[in-house]
Amino acid sequence: MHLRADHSVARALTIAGSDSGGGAGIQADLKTFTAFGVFGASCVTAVTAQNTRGVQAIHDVPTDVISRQMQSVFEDIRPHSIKVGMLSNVATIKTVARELQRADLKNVVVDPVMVAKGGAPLLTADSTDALLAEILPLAAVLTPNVPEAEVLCNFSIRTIEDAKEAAIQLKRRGPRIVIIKGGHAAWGDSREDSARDLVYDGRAFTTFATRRVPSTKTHGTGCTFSSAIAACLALEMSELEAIGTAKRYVYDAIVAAAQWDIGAGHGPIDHTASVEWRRGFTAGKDYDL
Ligand SMILES: Nc1ncnc2c1ncn2[C@@H]1O[C@H](COP(=O)(O)OP(=O)(O)OP(=O)(O)O)[C@@H](O)[C@H]1O
Ligand SMILES: Cc1ncc(COP(=O)(O)O)c(N)n1
Repeated sequence: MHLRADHSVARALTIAGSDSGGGAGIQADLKTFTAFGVFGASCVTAVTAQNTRGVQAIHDVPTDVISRQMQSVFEDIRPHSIKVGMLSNVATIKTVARELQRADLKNVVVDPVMVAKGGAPLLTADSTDALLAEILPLAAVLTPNVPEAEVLCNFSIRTIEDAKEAAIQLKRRGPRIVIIKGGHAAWGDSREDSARDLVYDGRAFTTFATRRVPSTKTHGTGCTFSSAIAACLALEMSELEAIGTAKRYVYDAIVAAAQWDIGAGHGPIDHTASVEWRRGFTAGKDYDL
């Protein structure tokens, strides 16, 4: 376990859906926290029957049970950071927002999960307004992929300029930092073989890229990225250090997964990849990790 400056153990909470296949959701988040030496607690918002081939069933956890899980963790475990993933529907969004407001924590990383890699919806179509109005103002870091940013902003993102405009619009909704993830597209990047994420802090655009790994074993990359950022914030890293470190960890976990063979569909990434601490980033620059 890693300690904070005051010698306390770093603690993080994930509020997300359970993935029975073990690659995404709560399972990916807890594995990621452990890889970073951070103690992980959880609040399950939905139970999915899922594997690498797709989502077979979803059971939404009743909102009073979601509230109670969050209260139980806040009362006793007192996390230093929170990752928010699958929220399923408007009632769950409102419940999670209410409990987060009460807890008043500053390190909340929001991954606005909408659709699983296989195409199954993980959020009802009428939830966008509630997500924008209730969850975004509570986020320190917001991590949409390109399709999610398109839904939240209601325009299509084809170039880096479109992505910058989306980041500016989403930042106005309240997050300290907006990251438009480039896992889904090579938008505006001169290197087609790179996966570049755009980071906006309200003043400057910073980008973080790695080589794009030509792999189908990328189930849970978004969950892992956001929980790695939450882990780094619990460890008192700056936001840019957290993002750079998380980005490199996801890349290493995708590369490591090439060695294994789990499931017949979109395989999971390897959370046992080692963590390398990345420091010394300056806002406004482009980084190749
Ligand atoms: N093939 C790849 N090679 C390298 N990096 C990748 C690849 N795919 C995704 N990434 C990186 O993984 C992180 C998560 O991005 P991605 O766009 O896949 O999120 P996501 O779509 O929300 O994930 P998920 O499908 O798990 O919800 C980003 O930092 C992205 O750049
Ligand atoms: C419970 C849960 N949360 C999030 C995702 C998104 O991950 P992916 O897009 O890789 O399927 C998922 N599939 N399941």
